[in-house]
Amino acid sequence: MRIARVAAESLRRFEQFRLDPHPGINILHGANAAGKTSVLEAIYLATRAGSFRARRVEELIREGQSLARVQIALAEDVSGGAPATPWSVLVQRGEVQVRRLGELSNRKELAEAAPVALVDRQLHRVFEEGPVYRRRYLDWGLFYVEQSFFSLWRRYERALRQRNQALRQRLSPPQIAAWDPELVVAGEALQAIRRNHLKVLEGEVRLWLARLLDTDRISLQLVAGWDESLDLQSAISLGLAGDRKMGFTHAGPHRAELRLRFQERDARSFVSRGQQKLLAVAMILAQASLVARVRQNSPVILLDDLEAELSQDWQRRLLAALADYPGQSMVTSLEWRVGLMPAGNASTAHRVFHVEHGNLSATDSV
Ligand SMILES: Nc1ncnc2c1ncn2[C@@H]1O[C@H](COP(=O)(O)OP(=O)(O)OP(=O)(O)O)[C@@H](O)[C@H]1O
Repeated sequence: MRIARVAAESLRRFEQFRLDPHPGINILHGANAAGKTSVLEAIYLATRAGSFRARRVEELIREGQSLARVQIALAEDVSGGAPATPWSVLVQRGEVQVRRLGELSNRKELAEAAPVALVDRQLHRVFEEGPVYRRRYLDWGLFYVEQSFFSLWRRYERALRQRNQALRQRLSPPQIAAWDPELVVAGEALQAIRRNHLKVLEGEVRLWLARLLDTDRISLQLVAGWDESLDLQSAISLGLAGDRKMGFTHAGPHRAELRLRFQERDARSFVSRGQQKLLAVAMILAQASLVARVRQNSPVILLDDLEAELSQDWQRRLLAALADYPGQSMVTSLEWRVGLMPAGNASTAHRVFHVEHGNLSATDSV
């Protein structure tokens, strides 16, 4: 997928802006508080119908206005194909409305048409905080590469919600166990597709990491959310007393963990901030490359704050990796230097935009 155009109105500090991005790398540079991250937020809003930094999506509406709107034209990877499809997302009165070709649509259809992967300033969470961030990372790719994932996940979540409700209402054991078959079928299937995906993903992460950090010593291991010497039904049955006491279901893929080991050590405590950033980029590019291969639709990479935590040498490595990636990327930069872009290669064609006081202008193109 390629973003052919973005137009936003009343978003953060922008009255309006229009962006005609390059199919390769796009640099959005400007001073502090110029509005660079807000441009990424606009693209994120237009493709995910949400925000990655606002707690409430209404925070995106420009002060003094009642609505914010982003229009985006999505084209095929290779230009010259079908005409771009217009989508729009409107934020108004606490609601988010998605439209495709002017007709009402929804978040899921938008997400399917517009795969976008984000490396934001909170990337350390994937390494340092709870398993939910790592599961989210894993499942993002599964949503695109494994057709059954979304419906399985919906089935599983529904059964889990019902079972937890039965536990909280202190219903009898048979009434609680009535949800087990559905939970077990969907839960075992989810675990199996996560495991299969991870096998391929791990190899792909190693390839990207070798380019970015000159090492492929990383392992990604899926730890099931239950005692793996048991099948899920046995684990759930054995855990019933504890579940009744606590009022929720302990065993299942909703408790799975993705264990990351870098150079044979726990990535949580043995990775520098700069390494974390390149590791996160390798992990994202790996997922995006697999999605691109399976769907013939390359995700767009959004990367906030090129310079943070990275020396110029490592910034160059990051840009060289983005140049190798077949899809489009949008990168914000506080202190852009032309010399950072890998030179002399057609694939490093890029466009530079300057963001200043809520204005956006194209400054350069290669
Ligand atoms: N809803 C809003 N209405 C008007 N202005 C807003 C709104 N939300 C944020 N701003 C302003 O937008 C600016 C922040 O923009 P943004 O975070 O995109 O900048 P940035 O270029 O990424 O900055 P930095 O490099 O410092 O992180 C701030 O000046 C902030 O006051």
